[in-house]
Amino acid sequence: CGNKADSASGASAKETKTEASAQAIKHDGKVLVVYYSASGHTKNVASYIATATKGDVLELQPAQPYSEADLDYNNDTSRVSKEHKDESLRNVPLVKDKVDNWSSYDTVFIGYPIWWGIAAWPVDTFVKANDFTGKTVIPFATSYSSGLGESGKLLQKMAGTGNWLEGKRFPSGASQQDVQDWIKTLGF
Ligand SMILES: Cc1cc2nc3c(=O)[nH]c(=O)nc-3n(C[C@H](O)[C@H](O)[C@H](O)COP(=O)(O)O)c2cc1C
Repeated sequence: CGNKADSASGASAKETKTEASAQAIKHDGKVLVVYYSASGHTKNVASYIATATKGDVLELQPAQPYSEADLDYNNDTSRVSKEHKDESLRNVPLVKDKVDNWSSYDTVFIGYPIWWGIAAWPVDTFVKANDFTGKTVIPFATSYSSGLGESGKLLQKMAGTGNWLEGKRFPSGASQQDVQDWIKTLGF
């Protein structure tokens, strides 16, 4: 019985949050979907969001792209494993970390794969390089099984500006319908 009450109040708290999120978004404003994707899953979700919001898209590209060997997290000496072990190696320069007409965007979706429970660090470079003042920022991620965890909050800290919402994690193979359903809850 107690459990039932708990889950009921949990559901209503969630609804309240979604409403608050929807209210924080300027729905007649311009949307940018910026993302990093190592193997295409986050890219798919990003394109579904862009379609559903009529947003513009920017794909973040590391100046030195990650090869398949670089991404091998089972190998202790791979690039990602070394970067994971030593935070000072995670400053990944991007081909482009600035956006044309940045000031024109009201809402910025920021997408990434989850790496070891946090945002894949190529997005850190973008987040640190831009001023989010006056913008609503909505993180999204794909992962094998991990949730969004602290990833959004850590990025928010790095940015230091912007109105960051809770965001959403999708499974790697999320469908367009799943993504559309979420975008609808944000009032688009
Ligand atoms: C270096 C690395 C670390 C990962 N760490 C996690 C993790 O901690 N939890 C998880 O569920 N998936 C993890 N994954 C799986 C990816 O998050 C998942 O495959 C994601 O959808 C990949 O997105 P992408 O195709 O856009 O790169 C990891 C993948 C890589 C390459």
